[in-house]
Amino acid sequence: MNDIAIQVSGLGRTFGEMWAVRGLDLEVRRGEIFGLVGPDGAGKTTTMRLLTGILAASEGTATVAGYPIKGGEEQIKSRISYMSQRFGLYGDLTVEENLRFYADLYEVPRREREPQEERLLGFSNLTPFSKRLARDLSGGMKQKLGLACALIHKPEILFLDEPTNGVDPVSRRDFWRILYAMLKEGVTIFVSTAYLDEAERCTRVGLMHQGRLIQCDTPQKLKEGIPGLLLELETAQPRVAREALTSRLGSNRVSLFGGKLHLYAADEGEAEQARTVLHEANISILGENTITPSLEDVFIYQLTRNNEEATA
Ligand SMILES: Nc1ncnc2c1ncn2[C@@H]1O[C@H](COP(=O)(O)OP(=O)(O)OP(=O)(O)O)[C@@H](O)[C@H]1O
Repeated sequence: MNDIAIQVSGLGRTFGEMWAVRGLDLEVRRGEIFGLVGPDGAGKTTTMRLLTGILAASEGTATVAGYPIKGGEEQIKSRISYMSQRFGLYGDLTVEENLRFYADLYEVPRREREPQEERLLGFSNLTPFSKRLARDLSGGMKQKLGLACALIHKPEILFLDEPTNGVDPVSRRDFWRILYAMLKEGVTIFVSTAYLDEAERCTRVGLMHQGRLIQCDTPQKLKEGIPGLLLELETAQPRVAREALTSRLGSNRVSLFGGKLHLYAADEGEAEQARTVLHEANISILGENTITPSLEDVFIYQLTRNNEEATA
């Protein structure tokens, strides 16, 4: 067994004339938790479906758990789990019946079932609800049960497509606790998420946009990749201030976070230029801090830059 869980080379998929994913190169090591982020329609689900053997590639190659996605589908299926956005729980089965159903489906040996079921129910805080029908669970509980079902056969690699979408913060925290426990046991996790605080918890993050992977690194390195200074500015008219700064410095330099402006300046000279722009527009700066970029800052900066490059 080598150290690489997923190896992707030039992978792409078209739908009609459109490339949903194009030229994807990626490597995920065993024991990593890799996060895929990107706006709606970026190609995250298509990537998951290509890697899990649900969709055939239009170009490129990939290996998953050491087997090629073309030709190794059966070997891959027995070594992975895929929790899609529409993961199939059976509403008229109870929590424990759902788990048992997936244990049957994956042919989990009888002697392993009970301890594995108990462990997963315990992990997900679902033990008190084991007799409840799945349709009567809250959204967060349903997602945790889905995860428990996906883990029943101890997969080597777990693929999760936006698993915590719409889930309350407490259940999200539970969900991530389970993921970390699985990681400790050596499971490799490939997860797409719309929540950037979740992406922060990944060992590496890939940023997808319009079918392409535009950035891929550790959260720390991605943040260091933003050049210059990031300033947080407080003004009484944040929108007007944004307009003024955008027209002089370019749109990938300024974004609004709540009521505050985040401004990327290449150096102190440019920061001073920004202050002058606001002064000339009669906008007073009520507060200014130099801050460390969050992944959200990185995300907005890189997407805007990518859009500008595409239209240049
Ligand atoms: N079966 C399909 N037929 C036609 N177009 C498709 C199909 N599946 C995906 N697409 C298109 O491919 C592009 C990428 O979609 P994909 O679902 O992979 O994006 P995503 O990043 O997962 O977004 P979301 O989070 O909204 O699902 C989109 O433009 C989408 O409309």
